[in-house]
Amino acid sequence: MPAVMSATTGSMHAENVVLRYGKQTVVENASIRLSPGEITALIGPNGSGKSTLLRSMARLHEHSAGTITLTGPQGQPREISTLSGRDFAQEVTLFAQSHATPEGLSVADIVAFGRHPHRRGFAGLSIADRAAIAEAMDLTGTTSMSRKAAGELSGGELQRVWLAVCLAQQANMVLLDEPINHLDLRYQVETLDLVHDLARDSALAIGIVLHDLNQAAALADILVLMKHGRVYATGTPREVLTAENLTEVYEIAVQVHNDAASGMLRVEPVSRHRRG
Ligand SMILES: Nc1ncnc2c1ncn2[C@@H]1O[C@H](COP(=O)(O)OP(=O)(O)OP(=O)(O)O)[C@@H](O)[C@H]1O
Repeated sequence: MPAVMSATTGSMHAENVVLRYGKQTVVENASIRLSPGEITALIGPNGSGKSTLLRSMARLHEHSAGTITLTGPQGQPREISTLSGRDFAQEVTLFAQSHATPEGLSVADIVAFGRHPHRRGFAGLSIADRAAIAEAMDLTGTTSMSRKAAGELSGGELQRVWLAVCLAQQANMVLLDEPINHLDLRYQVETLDLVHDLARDSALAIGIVLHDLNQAAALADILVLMKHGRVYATGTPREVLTAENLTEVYEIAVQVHNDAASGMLRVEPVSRHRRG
């Protein structure tokens, strides 16, 4: 079992959340629950509010209405805005899409950022910090680049480094915004396998934004399908990924079938140019 497992696990519940940019409401009355050991994937068209909702759960976008609470194993639900920054960062980590690249810093130094919520003052890295960093780098395939400067890395390599920062944080809840964008085939599969293991072996609660519906179907326990800032459907992949739901939400003809060989659900948009 990976050491990224935390001592306790908890859940997060966003209920009837409203999110705005200025006067424009972009998420309306959205509810989503992240539970230990479970993968919840947010899916939906561009601009439907997935990232904004995920960012609100990471406290990077303030909710105008509704509640977002964290609940420990035996604890009472606590509104996330009432937690100290340090306590929150020990519970929740976010992998986001855009980062400024700290060009001159080494990969090992960057991954060490993930230990910030666990460190006191200017003390050096503890044995536990070093172990968490080493494991996060091992899990993300970044160990061999630990001495390289961030400015020397490709987009996909850098993306894996940011994922390592999240894992080094050893939070109970992992929020991932399109973590496999820019990754090659091998690292797409390895990253999704890692997400699966974090939920199953370490009982972490995972919220992940994915665009590929087949990957979402294969990975997630629960899908949250969004349309125009509202949750259109929530449930298991089989409940949510129906041709009817997808045609309505994506506004394109979609077929859904069971792949006989793998037993997996397969979603196929119907192209106007499909050749017979
Ligand atoms: N910084 C911003 N300022 C104003 N409006 C924004 C901002 N960021 C996003 N929006 C708007 O909020 C809405 C939701 O955007 P969001 O990025 O959450 O959608 P998404 O479902 O994650 O989209 P995508 O799949 O394209 O990443 C969109 O209408 C978008 O134009």
